[in-house]
Amino acid sequence: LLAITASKFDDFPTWYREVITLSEMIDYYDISGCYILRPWAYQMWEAIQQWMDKEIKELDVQNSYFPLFVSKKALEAEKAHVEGFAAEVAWVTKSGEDDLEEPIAVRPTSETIMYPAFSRWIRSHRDLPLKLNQWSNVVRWEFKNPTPFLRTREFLWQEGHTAHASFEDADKMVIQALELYRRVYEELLAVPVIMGTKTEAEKFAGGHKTTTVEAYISGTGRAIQGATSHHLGQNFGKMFKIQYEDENGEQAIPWQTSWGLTTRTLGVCVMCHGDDQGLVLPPRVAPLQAVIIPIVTKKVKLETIVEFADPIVKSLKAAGVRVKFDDRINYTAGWKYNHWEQKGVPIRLEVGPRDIESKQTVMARRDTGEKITVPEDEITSKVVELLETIQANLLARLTAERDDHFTRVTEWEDFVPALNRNDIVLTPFCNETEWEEKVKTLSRAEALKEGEVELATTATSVAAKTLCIPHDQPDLPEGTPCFISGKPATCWVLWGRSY
Ligand SMILES: O=C1CCCN[C@@H]1CCCn1cnc2cc(F)c(Cl)cc2c1=O
Ligand SMILES: [Mg+2]
Repeated sequence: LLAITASKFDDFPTWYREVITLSEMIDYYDISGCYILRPWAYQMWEAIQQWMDKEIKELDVQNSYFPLFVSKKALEAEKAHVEGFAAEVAWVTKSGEDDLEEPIAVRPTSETIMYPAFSRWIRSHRDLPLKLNQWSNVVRWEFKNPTPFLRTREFLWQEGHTAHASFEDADKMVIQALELYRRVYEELLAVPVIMGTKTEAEKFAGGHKTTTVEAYISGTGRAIQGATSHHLGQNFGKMFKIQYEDENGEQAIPWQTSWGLTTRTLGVCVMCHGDDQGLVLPPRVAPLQAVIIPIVTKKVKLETIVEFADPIVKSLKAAGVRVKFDDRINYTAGWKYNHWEQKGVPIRLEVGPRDIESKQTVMARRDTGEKITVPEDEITSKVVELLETIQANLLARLTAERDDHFTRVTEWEDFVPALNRNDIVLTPFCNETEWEEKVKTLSRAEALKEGEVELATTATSVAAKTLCIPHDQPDLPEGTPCFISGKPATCWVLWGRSY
């Protein structure tokens, strides 16, 4: 496969698969749900990691590393914690030909691995706050259709786990982590997100409160959870007997948080910004930000172009730009244009005979396709400026697209039509779980009746579910009726078809 054959808005699943392979982000693997993260993808993950790692250290969170394996006893310390997840736990049962005494689980998340240690380490209020983070992989043997980055049986993530002396301190940590996630999406990936709190039905059952950043995927009109930050209350403290002597000499249980962001970020970035030529990378996470393509003709040899381009490459590198001069002689300029467009490189600099003569280059922007001619001595400053312009333009473009598909609905009959327009929908809501379930069933039934199909390939339902209760709440006049139950609404809640 050399070119992208599917159109993003015509056959999204095929388009996504072609884009992530032709851009050399992903290669396939002989175990279902597992994929190879090639350098082009891994370098994007490293950019996210490096940015986040600096930020969490500024929040006085320390990195550590806990074992990959968890004993059955520890994993099942609290039946409630595992039930519902049991089917996705991967177990090691043998070494060589011999059975292990006890089966050992591969971590699906690290609460049951970390918190017995927390219980040993936290004895006094002086041991608080304890704030740890771990960069690692986790394994969850999901059975729904696997999709690279979005739903994989192994993925990379960071998981933050903290313990505090008060509910409020934990709550502050939850919001600090959520704010970091918003910034990863908006400042690095140029993807706007909505911060909110999950409803009781959608939250992490082991916790007190789950907060989330929700992204909108323009190509499919679906929403996706970008990352999550939980206030765990004292639930895990009780579960793992984590207690300490407080300042009054009393025994107390700490208030905990946990928060995670995964390689799903890369999939969201691809889906949101990609187009029918391939990836469109935000400069802040692009492994290459500029590529220089020589146009060799009979009149002008490659050496002459190298002579002209060398100082430009040096100057761009000195300015901190990730740049490459593609001097391969076995590919035409046209082939290279297509290749680097598929890989989403933000800026292409063309250097041909005319450019040598006029001491200039032609810059092509990947986000708009626009071309500008720049004199040799302005190239570096123009590239640096243009990268910022592209980053801002990508965020602005997606924000406009998301806002175009963000509607408020106060009457039930307007709800499914809005979903069918690929909108995410904000409604006044009584926030009672039974009514949340009812909206799920009714919206699915109505959509199917109107001929909406549930794509078997991506196993995505046409039912609407709550995405979050946005922290940014519009005014809700006293007595406003819930759009489905007619009861007094207690909040505005955001609904959408999601991954
Ligand atoms: O979402 C996060 C952020 C980072 C740290 N963890 C929390 C909660 C994770 C929920 N969750 C998610 N998936 C799980 C899968 C499992 F197999 C088992 Cl045993 C447990 C869980 C589970 O608790
Ligand atoms: Mg899961």
